[in-house]
Order: sequence, then structure tokens, then C-alpha cells
Amino acid sequence: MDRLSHPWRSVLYIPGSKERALEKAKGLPADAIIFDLEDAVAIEEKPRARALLAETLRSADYGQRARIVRINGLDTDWGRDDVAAMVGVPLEAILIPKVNSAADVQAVADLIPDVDLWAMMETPLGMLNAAGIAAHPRLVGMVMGTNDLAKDLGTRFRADRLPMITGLGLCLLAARAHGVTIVDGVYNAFKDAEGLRAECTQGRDMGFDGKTLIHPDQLAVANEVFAPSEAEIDLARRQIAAFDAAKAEGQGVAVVDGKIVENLHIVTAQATLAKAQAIAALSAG
Ligand SMILES: CC(C)(COP(=O)(O)OP(=O)(O)OC[C@H]1O[C@@H](n2cnc3c(N)ncnc32)[C@H](O)[C@@H]1OP(=O)(O)O)[C@@H](O)C(=O)NCCC(=O)NCCSC(=O)C[C@H](O)C(=O)O
Ligand SMILES: [Mg+2]
Repeated sequence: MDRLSHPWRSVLYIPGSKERALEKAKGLPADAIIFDLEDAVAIEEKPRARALLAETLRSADYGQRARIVRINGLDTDWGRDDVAAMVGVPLEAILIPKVNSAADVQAVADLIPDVDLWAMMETPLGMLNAAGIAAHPRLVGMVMGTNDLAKDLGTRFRADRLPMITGLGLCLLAARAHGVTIVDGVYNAFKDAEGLRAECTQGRDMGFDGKTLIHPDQLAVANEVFAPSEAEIDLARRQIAAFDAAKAEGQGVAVVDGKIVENLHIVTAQATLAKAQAIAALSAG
């Protein structure tokens, strides 16, 4: 499945050093996995995690789950070796942490050809340069890093994420302007399903494609919230049918449930049905 039709509802981080989690993930209902070599791996574990991950990705079957590897930054002792270890390894993308500008994307692009690149959006400079980062020709995905962003901004964690909204919005605008996939940041309280649901709903309403997760228990909520609901699928079908009927009568506008339906609403309705189909195909596969 290509990136544009692939669902990105649930994107699960797995520390690259944890064999048990790497094994468990082969059977988890995640749309994508971020195999982490950065913050989830202790300094003394970095070389072992890198070798373990390269070997695991060469030999293991993760089915249709997209495989993304988060490397350490090139300004660290491990970043270049991480990239070198991933050359020729079967994966969908490399995720670059703490991207401040398009030059940070280019620096990794120079080291590894033919691999899609994703950017962690988690610094104040990254927010301000989001449009330039999204426009980089090798960049196809963005991941919000709301923990690092909160740290750098000095914000408090609030349920409504008000201090984050400007950054989230800037990155969403940049991603949509350049056809880049974008997933929301993690919800740290991994035992709080209600809080996770509220934050997923906020992210979905804003327009994110999905949410990054840290624990398997978070998968079901993200998969549900970021999928079209039965009501949305039913409405999409009725909008398309009503618009086709209106067109056949020479009209450019239909009315469904007391609301107008124009060509642009049909684009959204078709996207809703396409996403539902892609999710069904992923679940079946
Ligand atoms: C948070 C955890 C440390 C909790 O781990 P643990 O105590 O082992 O949880 P459980 O005992 O409940 O685990 C039950 C089973 O599930 C497996 N497991 C746990 N987590 C994962 C996972 N992420 N992927 C796959 N499998 C997982 C356990 O192995 C148990 O399996 P089994 O024994 O076979 O039943 C832990 O969940 C964890 O380490 N999570 C990932 C943390 C992480 O990756 N952090 C970095 C990314 S977040 C970030 O950096 C954001 C960004 O950069 C920012 O700035 O915001
Ligand atoms: Mg981070």
C-alpha cells in the first residue's frame, strides 16, 4: 500500500533495544511502527539497539505495518552510524529528530539515497520553518514531538493543549500545503484511556492523520477515533448519491440532512470512503 492510501491512525513507538516489544509488535494492530534509536534507548544501549534493529528488520515480518526508524540526530555521537546501519535495510522511512530546518533534512538525504524521510517537529525553530521543511523533496511525513516542544517552550501540560495549538496548527498547514502525512504527538499517561480519547479526538478534529503512541493499550482508541465512523461513512454515501442525482438533473448543488452538498464536499466524501476501504484492506491483510 502506498503512503497516500496507507492509514496512519496508530503509529506505535518501540524502543529499538527491547527484544520483547520488537517481537510483540508483529501481532499488534498498529498502522505503523516507529522503531526508536533516539530518546527511548539509553546511551549505553545505543550500539546494541542499532545492530539489533538492523538485524530484526532484515529478518522479521511486520506485515503491512509501515516501518519507520527514528535515528539519533546527526549532531550526536550516534546519528551517522544509525543512518549507515539502515542502508539496504527494508523500511518505509527514516525519521529525523529535532528538525530545525530543511537543511537538517538535506543532511540526512545526503547520507542515504532512495529512502523516504520523515521529520520530528518538536523545536520552536522547527515550528517557524515548518513550511520549508515540508517542502523538501525527500520529506513525506511529519511527527509532532509535543514533549520536546513543551520543554523548549516552557509550557505546562494542559488537557486542551492551548499552548501547543499554534505549533500544531503551523505544522498541519505546512504538511497539507505540501502533501505530507502528519501524525500527532504522544499522550504520556498511557493508562488513561479517557484522556487519550479526548486528545485523539482533538487531533482528529484538527486534521491529523493519526497519533503516535507509546503502549499497545493505546492502539484501540487511536484506531477507532482516526477511522471514519459508521455515521460518517453513511453520510458520505448519501452525499455522493444525492449529488449524482442533482447533477443528472442539471443542478450543481444537493441538500442532505438540511445542509448543502457541493463538489468540494464530494471530494471529502470520497476521501472518507477511500480511507474506510484502506482500513478494511489493512485489517484483512
Ligand atoms: C511505557 C513503557 C516503559 C511501559 O512498559 P512496560 O512496563 O513493559 O508495560 P507493560 O508491562 O504494560 O507491557 C505489556 C506488554 O506490552 C509490551 N510493550 C510495552 N510497550 C510496548 C511498545 N511500545 N511496543 C510494543 N510492545 C510494547 C511489553 O513488552 C509487554 O509485552 P509482554 O511481556 O510480551 O506481554 C513502554 O510501553 C515503553 O517503553 N514504551 C515506549 C516508550 C518510547 O518509545 N518512548 C519514546 C517515544 S516518545 C517520544 O520520544 C516523543 C517525542 O520525541 C516527543 O518529544 O514528544
Ligand atoms: Mg522528542
